[in-house]
Amino acid sequence: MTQQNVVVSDPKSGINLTIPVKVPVSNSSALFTTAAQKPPPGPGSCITISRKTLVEINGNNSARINSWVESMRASSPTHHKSSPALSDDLNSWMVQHPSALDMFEQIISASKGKQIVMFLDYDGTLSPIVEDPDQAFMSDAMRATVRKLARYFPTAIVSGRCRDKVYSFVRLAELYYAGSHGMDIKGPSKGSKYKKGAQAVLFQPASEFLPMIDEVYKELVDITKSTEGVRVENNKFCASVHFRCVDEKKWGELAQQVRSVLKEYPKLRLTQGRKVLEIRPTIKWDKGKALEFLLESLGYANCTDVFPVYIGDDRTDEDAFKVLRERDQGFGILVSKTPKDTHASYSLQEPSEVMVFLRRLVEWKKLSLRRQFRIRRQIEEMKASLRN
Ligand SMILES: O=P(O)(O)OC[C@H]1O[C@H](O[C@H]2O[C@H](CO)[C@@H](O)[C@H](O)[C@H]2O)[C@H](O)[C@@H](O)[C@@H]1O
Repeated sequence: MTQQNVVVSDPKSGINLTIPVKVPVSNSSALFTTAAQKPPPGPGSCITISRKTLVEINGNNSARINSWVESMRASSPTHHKSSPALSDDLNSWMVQHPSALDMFEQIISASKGKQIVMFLDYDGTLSPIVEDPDQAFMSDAMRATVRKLARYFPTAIVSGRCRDKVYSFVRLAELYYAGSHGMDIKGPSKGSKYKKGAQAVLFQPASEFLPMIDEVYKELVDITKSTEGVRVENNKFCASVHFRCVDEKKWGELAQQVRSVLKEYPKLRLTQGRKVLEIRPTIKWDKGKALEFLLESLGYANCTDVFPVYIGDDRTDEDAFKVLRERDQGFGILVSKTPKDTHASYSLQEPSEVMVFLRRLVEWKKLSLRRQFRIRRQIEEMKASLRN
């Protein structure tokens, strides 16, 4: 057991009471199953939940909710004004995860003789994070860049969103799409020069969960309707509960609501993204598995001459970064302005830097193709002059 301070807020008086309670030390980090998960807080940390919620939950459950809230906080760092200590942290993190722009030449030379395959997360990578998930549009400039990228490299969008939704934002039919955290994969519907003539790729490893997710989505909408600012999104094979616009004082209450639904569904699990709780099937499938599946579909299953590059900003992208580390192939790039635990090798600060990086890749490829073409022509000319 450990002692935890719980702040009970009385909605009528607005008074907060701090109550020390004994709670079991739970292995609650397992609730959030991505790689970069931090352990639950130690004794003495505080959370705020309403009196009603406190009465409803038992000791074990309260420890669990505490750790959910702490995890929600950990995934939503407050951006303080820069201080010398913070910039020291950032500098030492940047030594471990240098900017992919600064390391461009090294990256290119590591890919020499190999086929680069591009994997791009959507939210926070191709489009900036905004309050309303329905308004997370990518710019025309970004779309044009991704279109050019796909002319030179097989390119996939790997997103937590449902595939149709992310397609409606990206609108490029020549790409591969892996929606619902990789649980809904579809090949290009037009114009890809990769895997010509191959059967269309369509892979949905969690299809049996479709009715369950639909049911849970409806329950989540219903149970959270009294909590201001919550947004529940149906991502087909998973559901997202957004708390970006929920007052932090209500996070405990929201965690309790989500928990009360989830506990009735042992076949579902919870992961976490940027100010979002994600409910998904317990199957062993994630963005990392989707990456491997796509490499296989492209014919690079056991190849050493492939160089996958995965760019993402979220905890759920860590599964893919980890796969690349384990395969010792290509590398991951984390999009982040702040230091984070990550399996990625390099970093970029924001989507605008992602665009610059992608453009440089396109320019480099164009130049190297032109160079190859010139050399081939010179060889042909030399051969012809020798014959004459
Ligand atoms: O894998 P991704 O493509 O990064 O998708 C992850 C989640 O992205 C979306 O939520 C995030 O972006 C929203 C719009 O900027 C933002 O409001 C929210 O706070 C972020 O978590 C999307 O709405 C979710 O369904 C995805 O799971």
